[in-house]
Amino acid sequence: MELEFVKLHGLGNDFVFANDLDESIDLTKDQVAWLCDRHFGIGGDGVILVRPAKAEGCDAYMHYINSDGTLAQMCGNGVRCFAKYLVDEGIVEATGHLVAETLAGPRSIDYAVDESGKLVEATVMMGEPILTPASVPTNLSATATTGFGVDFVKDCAVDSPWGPFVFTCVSMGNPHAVTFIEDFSTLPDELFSDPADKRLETLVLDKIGAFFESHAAFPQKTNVEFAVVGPDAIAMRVFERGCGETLACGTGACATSVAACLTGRAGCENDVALRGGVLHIRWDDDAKVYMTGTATEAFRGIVALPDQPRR
Ligand SMILES: N[C@@H](CCC[C@H](N)C(=O)O)C(=O)O
Repeated sequence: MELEFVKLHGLGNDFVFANDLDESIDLTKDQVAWLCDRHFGIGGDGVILVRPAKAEGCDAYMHYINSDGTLAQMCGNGVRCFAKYLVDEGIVEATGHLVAETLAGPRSIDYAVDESGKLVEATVMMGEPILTPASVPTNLSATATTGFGVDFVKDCAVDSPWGPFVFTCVSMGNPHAVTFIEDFSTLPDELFSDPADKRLETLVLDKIGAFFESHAAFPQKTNVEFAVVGPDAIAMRVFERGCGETLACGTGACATSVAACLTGRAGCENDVALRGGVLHIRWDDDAKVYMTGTATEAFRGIVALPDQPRR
């Protein structure tokens, strides 16, 4: 089978896009893994199929698949790229506004185009953060109540082979566990690529991220954010559920900004600096979170998709 694709990224969080408006594409887990493989396939953190919207008022449905073949409810960088795909491919009229249907619900998007009419930047209404532990979901018990009366998991210690890490849990349609690290010197040497230089950039996320991603405290697994609040921005690295460390995570940036606000570490409007660039996140008075960032096309092509890919 031949698949016509466009590879798009939001701050280096990259996706293989295909037009599935006729709903004819049915990828196996192995085919998704092969498409996302950076050596044997195209390379990406996930695959996004553009399908017809079912919900009223939505322009198209974003079918998001992690590189390990699992579905996710929402993808923040992906949804900006989704808007770019719809606009640049002429699937919607470039009015500056569209609505994406996702498993987490409709997401309305305002966007700007360049002189050739291609989408360059978008602001996405990411919905209200979900904080009630059972809905995140997490088995951890609530340790605090928000100013608007919702019980949530605030700075709750979870044990690991490297000592306890303290998490605040937020769902942006998909689950996130955010840990703010104040003192890297207290963490064991084996967690750093250079133990003489302990900081966020030298933290090795693979083992620790995978440990918490699949921890029993998170029944649907979780995305794990490691963050440091600075004077101008929140620096954050992420280990994503279903794909490992990525250069950026839009829902993770939203969850981190919300967690920083809820725990009194920052205000409710923040720049979040990820490995791949900066996202601007605003938790507004209407209770919704707004995310602004770029969307970029890397390349496009046609690939012969093996029926039974071998890697
Ligand atoms: N990279 C994404 C999130 C993708 C889904 C995530 N891995 C999950 O399984 O929840 C983003 O930009 O939000």
